[in-house]
Amino acid sequence: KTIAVVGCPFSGGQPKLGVDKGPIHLVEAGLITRLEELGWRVLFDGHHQFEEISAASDPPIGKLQNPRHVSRVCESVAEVVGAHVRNGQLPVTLGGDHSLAMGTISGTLSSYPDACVIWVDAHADINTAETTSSGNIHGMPVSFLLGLGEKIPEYAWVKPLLRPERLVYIGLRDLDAGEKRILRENNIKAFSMHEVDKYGIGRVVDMALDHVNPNRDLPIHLSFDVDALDPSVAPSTGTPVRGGLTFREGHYICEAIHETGLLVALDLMEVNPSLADPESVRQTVAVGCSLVCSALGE
Ligand SMILES: N[C@@]1(C(=O)O)CN(C[C@@H]2CCCCN2)C[C@@H]1CCC[B-](O)(O)O
Ligand SMILES: [Mn+2]
Ligand SMILES: [Mn+2]
Ligand SMILES: [Mn+2]
Repeated sequence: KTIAVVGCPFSGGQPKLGVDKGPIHLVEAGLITRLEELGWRVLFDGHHQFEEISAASDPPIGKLQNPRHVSRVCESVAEVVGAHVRNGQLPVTLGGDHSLAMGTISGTLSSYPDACVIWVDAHADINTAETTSSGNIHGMPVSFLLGLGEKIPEYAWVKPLLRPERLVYIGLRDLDAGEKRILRENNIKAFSMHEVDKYGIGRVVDMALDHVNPNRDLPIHLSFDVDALDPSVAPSTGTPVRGGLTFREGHYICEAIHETGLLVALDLMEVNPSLADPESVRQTVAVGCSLVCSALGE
């Protein structure tokens, strides 16, 4: 099978500079060669160039920051990912901030409407325009995918194709009050770090799959935010939170998902190579590459 690496140098979903350089660092660390060594055919048509729009022409909508830029970029990512999926390829999207998942998961669901989403993250990224306090859209993609909250004209292209019962979280440990309420109200399954400690990562992944993919017959979209890992493992990321997944727990999730044979799309998000010393950046990039390779059979 063929992998399509989609480099998305984009940072508009959050305020810290540098996360747009994540893709180039991951590719330059040798990701593509490693994937080829696993036996994959790898397509990489270069990092996507997203046309900038000036801040002046993209004023906040309510609290939302860079709303038009984020929308346009995510819409084009949805088209790119959707096309790769339709061509029978496995899109591996390299971020870039996690707002991009609005595009990647829209792309996957457009071709695999029954796909389930495994969201590995310290955060739920499910704020609506009403519940967000930061206005950073990387904290909101899931709410758009579920069709929650007030409709925003600029985001009319995001169809509510994701169903709550097809979404499961692993690694949560930093949620806003509004997000906790949204998870409860929508009966969304979440395995926080408390459950990881309580049951162990093996049981957690089994239970997560039992919830969203009980017969192991649905395509899987894995959206992995490196801040799900403990900051000691992946320090160079925009919103680090103590008490995260170990190196092995992160890799176990990816290995177990590979073992299902059901992975159809993967996101590796929020590597920001400008937020730590060179050794910590190298470490974060290396972990990101390693996670991608584990999800693809390493
Ligand atoms: N919920 C958040 C939002 O901004 O909406 C608030 N949070 C930061 C905040 C710092 C102070 C203590 C409470 N948490 C980041 C998160 C978005 C993370 C996006 B991701 O893609 O990195 O997961
Ligand atoms: Mn995230
Ligand atoms: Mn996060
Ligand atoms: Mn993050």
